[in-house]
Amino acid sequence: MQFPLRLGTRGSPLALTQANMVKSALMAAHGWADDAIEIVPIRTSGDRIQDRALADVGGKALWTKELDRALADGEIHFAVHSMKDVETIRPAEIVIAAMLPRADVRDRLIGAESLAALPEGAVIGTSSPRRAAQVRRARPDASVTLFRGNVDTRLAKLVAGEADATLLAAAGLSRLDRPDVGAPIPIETMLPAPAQGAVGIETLAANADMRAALAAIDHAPTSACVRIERALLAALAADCRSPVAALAEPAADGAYRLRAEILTEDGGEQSGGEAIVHGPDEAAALAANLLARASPRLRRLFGR
Ligand SMILES: NCc1[nH]cc(CCC(=O)O)c1CC(=O)O
Repeated sequence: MQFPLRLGTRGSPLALTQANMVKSALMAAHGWADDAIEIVPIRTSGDRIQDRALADVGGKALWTKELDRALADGEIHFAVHSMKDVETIRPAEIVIAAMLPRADVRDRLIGAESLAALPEGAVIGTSSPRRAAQVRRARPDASVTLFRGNVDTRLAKLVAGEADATLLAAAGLSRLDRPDVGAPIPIETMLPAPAQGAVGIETLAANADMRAALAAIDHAPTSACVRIERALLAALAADCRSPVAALAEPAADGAYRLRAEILTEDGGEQSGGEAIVHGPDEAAALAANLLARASPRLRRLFGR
């Protein structure tokens, strides 16, 4: 391998923190010195476009497009992503080579103790169709306003009074040294986004040396669970506009408990369920089950 290895990442504070976590893990696993890995921040379309919901302008690809190109061009050797932001269908030449141990998967509510404690008619700032739908389902009186930007930007908007409350992933808050901001929402109340809390590393399928170096830091249970959640997304043929929540967790005898939920954007209709699965191939059955029990309007949202 040619050192220094170039690690591509977005430039947001959370992305840089996660990039440094990956760098430290690789240094520890391989006994590499600090100068073995060079962090290369790359501005993505997702960082540039701040005034619209990504779902309306190109979806999750906007978080990875520039990093994918840098990988293909050999400008970087590997890329670090929040797995939640990585599209379900990836270019054939790119592989997810490793994931770090997953953090707290829950969302945190900032601005109230719980969804039930929100004032009547509360305004919630979020740009996530899943969070918007789940909040509207729990609190039909609430309304949702668009909140984009990095974690600090969103917290500042809340302080500025643009909304009564917002929702952020516990994982991001704790990685940014703000683990106590807001209150965690129980998984039973608000199932998280597929892959929430997981950091993944991609490289070129053709780069065998890099794949082997990254495999050394792969956290197998996290990889297994996130791949199951992503398989469910693929089976739903969901895009980032479709409200989907999913969580796989290790269960007894090497199996996994997969919980999932789909909703209409207004939260009016929902279909949820769970299954014990042994790998990504079995996630499609739960997707089919959710769709089979969904209302016609909800099925249509998923193109069925
Ligand atoms: N879409 C932005 C994004 N992507 C990953 C995280 C948090 C970290 C994670 O889930 O791993 C966040 C912010 C948030 O949802 O609060």
